Amino acid sequence: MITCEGLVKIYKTDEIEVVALQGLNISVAAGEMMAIIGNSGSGKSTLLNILGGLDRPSAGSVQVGEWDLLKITDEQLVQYKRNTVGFIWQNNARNLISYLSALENVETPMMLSGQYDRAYALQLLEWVGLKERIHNKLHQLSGGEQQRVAIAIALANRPQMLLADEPTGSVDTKTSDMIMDIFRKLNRELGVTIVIVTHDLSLASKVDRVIAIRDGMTSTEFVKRNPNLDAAASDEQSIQDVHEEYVVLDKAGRLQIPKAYLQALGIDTKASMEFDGETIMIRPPKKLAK
Ligand SMILES: Nc1ncnc2c1ncn2[C@@H]1O[C@H](COP(=O)(O)OP(=O)(O)OP(=O)(O)O)[C@@H](O)[C@H]1O
Repeated sequence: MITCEGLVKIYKTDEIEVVALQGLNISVAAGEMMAIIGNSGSGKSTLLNILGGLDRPSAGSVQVGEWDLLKITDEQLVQYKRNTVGFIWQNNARNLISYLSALENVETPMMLSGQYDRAYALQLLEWVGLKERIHNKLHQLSGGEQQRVAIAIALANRPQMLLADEPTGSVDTKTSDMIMDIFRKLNRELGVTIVIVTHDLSLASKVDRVIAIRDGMTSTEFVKRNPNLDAAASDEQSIQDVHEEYVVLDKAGRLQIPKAYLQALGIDTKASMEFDGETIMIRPPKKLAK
């Protein structure tokens, strides 16, 4: 569904250039539900905005379904945003129209794309657990309920892919669990591919795979050991208990070594590497005798 290779995004302002993505590789299969984690400023939102067609990549390749997002025309991009992808933001004011009811909010994107379908709008609101609240105006709903309306809106035009930027960032744990359960249900029953950006590691146990981004590049990948188990990790469990951790290599065989490892070994710009037939060992450079 998604393939990014050597993806680069440079933001240019008058004085400075910021390289937000510096050759990122990522691939997401159709029907997958996965998360992208990373510290603030690591490039998560930049990646999501590119995948959502809200921002253009600077270089590299990014393919979503049949679309090449580097070559796509402005007209095609409108189609893409309308039909292929649904977007959910942390700040749901970006998704919602406050003076309309929940139902009218879901029907609006349908009308704009000429695919009006009231039965489906009602079905979506039922799926997100708001059957009894369809005629309530947005201000009559809680933050968590509004976020669930936002999910129904994002699905209104039957997209193949749902992108969610910190979807549980401003709700409590109970609502956060409920939102993740809704995502899982939609993923299983509608087959929608779901990509969630978060810095909340506790969401990791609820997805099949987690990709960690560091400094605009893919660094580590965590794959769930038992894909059928959605139980939240207990407080004592870390992401490593639920998932198998892998370091990601790009096509040229480059990998990112965590800064903490390098600091612990005092490795700076060079390291010595040995291969004994089974293991690759990376050590601080040998001190040359004077
Ligand atoms: N429009 C912009 N103009 C200039 N620089 C930008 C712009 N948008 C993002 N950046 C920079 O690009 C880098 C990556 O930002 P991005 O928002 O993608 O990170 P993030 O991982 O989503 O962070 P957060 O978790 O804080 O939202 C940061 O250094 C940021 O300052």
